[in-house]
Amino acid sequence: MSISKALTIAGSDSGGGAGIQADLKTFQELNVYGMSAITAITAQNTLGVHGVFPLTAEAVVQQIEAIGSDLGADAIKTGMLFNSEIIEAVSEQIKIFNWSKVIVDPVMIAKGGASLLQDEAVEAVKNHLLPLALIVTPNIPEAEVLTGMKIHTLDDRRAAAEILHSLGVKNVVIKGGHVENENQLVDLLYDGTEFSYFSSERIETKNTHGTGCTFAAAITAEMAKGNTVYHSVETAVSFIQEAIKEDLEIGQGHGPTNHWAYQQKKRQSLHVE
Ligand SMILES: Nc1ncnc2c1ncn2[C@@H]1O[C@H](COP(=O)(O)OP(=O)(O)O)[C@@H](O)[C@H]1O
Ligand SMILES: Cc1ncc(COP(=O)(O)OP(=O)(O)O)c(N)n1
Repeated sequence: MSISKALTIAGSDSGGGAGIQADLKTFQELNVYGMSAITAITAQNTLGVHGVFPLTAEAVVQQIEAIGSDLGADAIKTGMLFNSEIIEAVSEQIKIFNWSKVIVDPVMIAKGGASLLQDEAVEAVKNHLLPLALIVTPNIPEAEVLTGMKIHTLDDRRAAAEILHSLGVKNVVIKGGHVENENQLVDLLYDGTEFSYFSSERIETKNTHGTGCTFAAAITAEMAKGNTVYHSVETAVSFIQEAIKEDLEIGQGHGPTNHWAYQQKKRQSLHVE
């Protein structure tokens, strides 16, 4: 049996809704063997981030080396990387292991407002990491920071995607969840030649903790299985829609998405047939 393997290089979310916890749950739900290299420990719950404790770059490198030198990985996801030392070290490891299916989720600010990427590290993302990325998945605020432009319209998003592509990343997904006052959310994919649009109904819920992490992890899992970029994004959109639709009402604040909802729905539809 061929086993697809995915590695997440990201922070730990003690609350389980985002970070490597969301990634590993998503990999598992999509039948991909998940591995992790932790970049930072965060003390989090549904009320927010209460503490951030970055690991040393050496600690991150040794975790990656342990995986790359033995298990290997078919696809890599980067999430919270926190500072430029870690970003540069991770970029070096990606080159050493010649990993090509690299999905970068440029995590900057947690939904509750806590900083997960130092301001000085944005240039390191652009100069070291994006040139190695197959796909980058910013939300609109993250795309604004990476491009230096404001994004209000779909034309702005297309322009931002072209700028990000010019930084070396082969495929750009600009997610649409932060668009205000619209019932239809559009995730845009740009492959350097054409734009594709994935439209979803906005789901009214406060429980959207970890949506971006889960979305990028689903793309990573699908890429690890050998699917195309387009199919991987298409599946990730379906995965996150079910995860939000069946959200988990736990904790006193913004609850997490439901990482088993997608497969549960598929099993139920098979049972009906
Ligand atoms: N309320 C919502 N209803 C339906 N889909 C949503 C909602 N919020 C976000 N999404 C989807 O979740 C994914 C993450 O988008 P977004 O929230 O923009 O990124 P992030 O979680 O990184 O801030 C996208 O596919 C987006 O369309
Ligand atoms: C360790 C860690 N990584 C990433 C995040 C971001 O999660 P969230 O704040 O819910 O934002 P999106 O995943 O929706 O972009 C985090 N909080 N912790």
